[in-house]
Amino acid sequence: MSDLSTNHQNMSLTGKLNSQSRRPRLAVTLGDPAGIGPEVVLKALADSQVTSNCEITVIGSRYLLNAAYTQLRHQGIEDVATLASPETLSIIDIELDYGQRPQITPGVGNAASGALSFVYLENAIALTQRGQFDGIVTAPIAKSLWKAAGHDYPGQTEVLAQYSGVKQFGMLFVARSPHSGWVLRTLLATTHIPLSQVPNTLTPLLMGSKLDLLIACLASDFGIKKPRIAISGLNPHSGEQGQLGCEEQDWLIPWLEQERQQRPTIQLDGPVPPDTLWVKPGQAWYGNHQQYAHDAYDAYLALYHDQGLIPVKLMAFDRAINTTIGLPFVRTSPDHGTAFDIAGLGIANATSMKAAISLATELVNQRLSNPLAISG
Ligand SMILES: NC(=O)C1=CN([C@@H]2O[C@H](COP(=O)(O)OP(=O)(O)OC[C@H]3O[C@@H](n4cnc5c(N)ncnc54)[C@H](O)[C@@H]3O)[C@@H](O)[C@H]2O)C=CC1
Ligand SMILES: NCC(=O)COP(=O)(O)O
Repeated sequence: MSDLSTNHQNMSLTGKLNSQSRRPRLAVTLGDPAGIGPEVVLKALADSQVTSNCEITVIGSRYLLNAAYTQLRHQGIEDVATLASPETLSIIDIELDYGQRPQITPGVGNAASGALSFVYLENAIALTQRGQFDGIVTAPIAKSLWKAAGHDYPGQTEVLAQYSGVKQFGMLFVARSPHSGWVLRTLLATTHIPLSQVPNTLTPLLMGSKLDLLIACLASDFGIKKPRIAISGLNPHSGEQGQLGCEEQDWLIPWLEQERQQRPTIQLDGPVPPDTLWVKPGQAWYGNHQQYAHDAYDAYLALYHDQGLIPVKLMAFDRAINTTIGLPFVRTSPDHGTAFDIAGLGIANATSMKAAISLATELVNQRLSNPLAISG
């Protein structure tokens, strides 16, 4: 089980202290420049607690960062402790030509902003593959605007995996409770597919591959060698013996039984009815009793996007981190999206972006100190 401490805010998520001689080098992409990416990046990079343990290079457009900075200053954010000045930042400038500039307006995402966000990610991946960075922290992009720009990917995760030549990868959300210090880890078995496709996409093969990734990641990245993992059911009441859905009886229960036999040191509980699955994590997140954390699991395997992300965002929208597991390098991201509705207003909360940079720093340190433990 993860340990607890009263100093929750400053605790590491991996449970390790930095003992490296060099600082992790991170690429931070701007995401969709019409969204809140530039704002949360400038806010996160103003926080010395976030930046002092790593070397950050922003992958974006200097012109757009300057424009965001000026606009946010006009919104009343004048404190240098709240907003980093682009002049102080290391930036790999994906220059805009003059024709592109008027097309990028805060709050108005379009094919042009979508195209830029794709180029930022591509550059971050290429430079990381060339050894310039140890990890990538991505600001949010809009999937529909990637499509409008001609890039047909479900999200950044799939681009990272494809460009890395990785077939087995997973979307893991990590958050430490500011109330109790307990750490919620939720892996999604399926991600950006229509709900109607979920039952046929879920197979024992897919679940086995996600479980492999999760177990490897818990050991190498979080130091949990004998984890307790809860696996969700698909149907109400996990099917109620087949009365409310057949997937549990047909293959989920037999698959889990087989996994238990093959992995005797790992506690695999499930399929837990999807509604009650989140009661104990809720208690561990909000409660201050040690028993709550002991009753909760080290990780949760949710079967589809909203089954996992509704509880994650209810508990931890301001601070959860999306991390891609199975890549040859570290990748983290805030849990929120482009928030076009508030872009440029100066009210975006950068806590999740700060947490994403801090976790990337910890994960790189972990891998630098134990390179053989890297999964993927
Ligand atoms: N990692 C990524 O790249 C992600 C991208 N998205 C993309 O973002 C776009 C918008 O998605 P939505 O579902 O509307 O989710 P969203 O997270 O962008 O916004 C949902 C609500 O939360 C608010 N919000 C989000 N982040 C906030 C912050 N940091 N501070 C204060 N308020 C915040 C927004 O104003 C909005 O009211 C979509 O195109 C989606 O594909 C969504 C989630 C993650
Ligand atoms: N809902 C999570 C999400 O949209 C993350 O997508 P991405 O990191 O793959 O771009």
